[in-house]
Amino acid sequence: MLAVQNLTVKYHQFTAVKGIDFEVKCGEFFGICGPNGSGKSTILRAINGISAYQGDIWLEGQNIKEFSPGERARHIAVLPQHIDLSFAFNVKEMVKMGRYAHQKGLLKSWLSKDEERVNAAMQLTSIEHLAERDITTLSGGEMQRVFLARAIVQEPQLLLLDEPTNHLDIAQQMKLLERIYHLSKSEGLTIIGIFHDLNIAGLFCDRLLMLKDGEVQTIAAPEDALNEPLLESIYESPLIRRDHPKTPAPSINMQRKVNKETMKITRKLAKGQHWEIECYPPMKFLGNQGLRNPFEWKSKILIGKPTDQQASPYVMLNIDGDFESIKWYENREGPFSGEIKIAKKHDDVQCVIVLFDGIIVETDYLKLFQIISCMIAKHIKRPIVDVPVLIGATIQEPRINFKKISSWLETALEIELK
Ligand SMILES: Nc1ncnc2c1ncn2[C@@H]1O[C@H](COP(=O)(O)OP(=O)(O)OP(=O)(O)O)[C@@H](O)[C@H]1O
Repeated sequence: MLAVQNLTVKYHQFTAVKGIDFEVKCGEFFGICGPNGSGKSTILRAINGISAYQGDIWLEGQNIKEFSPGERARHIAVLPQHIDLSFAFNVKEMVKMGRYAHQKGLLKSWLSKDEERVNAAMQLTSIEHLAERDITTLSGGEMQRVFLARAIVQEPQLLLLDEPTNHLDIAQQMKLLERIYHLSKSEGLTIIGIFHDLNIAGLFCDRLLMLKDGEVQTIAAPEDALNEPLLESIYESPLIRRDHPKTPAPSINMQRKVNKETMKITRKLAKGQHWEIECYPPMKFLGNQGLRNPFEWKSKILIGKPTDQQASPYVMLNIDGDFESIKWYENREGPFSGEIKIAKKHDDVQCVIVLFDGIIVETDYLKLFQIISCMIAKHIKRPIVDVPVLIGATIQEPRINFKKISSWLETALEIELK
């Protein structure tokens, strides 16, 4: 449908887009992602005929350089990133302007077909109730939807979206993109969209072009394009990729850099009954009471007999009685890099501590849960849920954090609580 060949765009001495090639199929939802200034909008401007370029851009086999402005408007519509308003129109008038390229003759007449298109686009973008409003009084999100409606009434073959979800709240983003996606699949509208939100791009786009410094890094389906090493090299920022829990799409998480100076682990004996261990940054824990509780981020571990378990800031290792005869056993069962430590007292399992060096996902916890349950079951006759289990995963600078916390826990249980 669209073929971009050896596209180069220069602004004076600066080359913003460097000889790139790509093709977009009819009805495809094609995303362009990349850092600020990587050349995304420049590519759209070239396709829309606003920026001068070298190379060739073909739309349905026709070189777009040969399009007249009217032809271009009938084939390509744009939702721009910045909307400057010099004149005040009401919303409906603004949307109607999108039909201009379709009106024929010197005295352009407004037909019922034009009215239908405008109404349908206003419905699609949920702006019917704003029809009479002066556009200068709209919020950023409302304005975005008005300009999208204007682009849709153009009935283009190709719709160019420059950050379409800019200014929109989460619900409006999803609504808008579902509608646009539907247009691409039901009516064969081809869409090229620029996205900063990689998760949104991964959810909706059929393929992604990843751009850096005006050069294509990859063009692939989201599951291949959004891979950790590539993203880290493009954005020069740590990112973690997981799978979306319910949809076959990648889910990208931003990762904060940890300042080692702010990592600390302290402990103190509180009320002579239990030990509090504080670790920063927090760890992800499973369980306050045996194997029953869900996952949570905690920075405080309480070892001993807690008094109030409701709304506790601690993750608790609920240990009763004397610790004198506790013995630690290390176990490396299962596909995990962490250690499973079993504390036994008089040959009965007293508690289980599992610490991971690194991030694990909740499904790993569940696998681990099964392994631990089996292990405990081999050693005890009472219900497994009675055995306190502390499962934690350290994040960021994992080795240091893991070793520290692991040794603190051991020391606290073996020596200090005797
Ligand atoms: N008219 C211009 N004159 C000079 N340089 C320009 C012009 N327009 C864009 N540039 C430069 O070209 C580069 C690419 O700009 P472009 O707007 O295409 O980036 P982008 O990837 O869309 O960025 P953003 O994500 O910030 O919108 C940037 O370095 C920008 O400063």
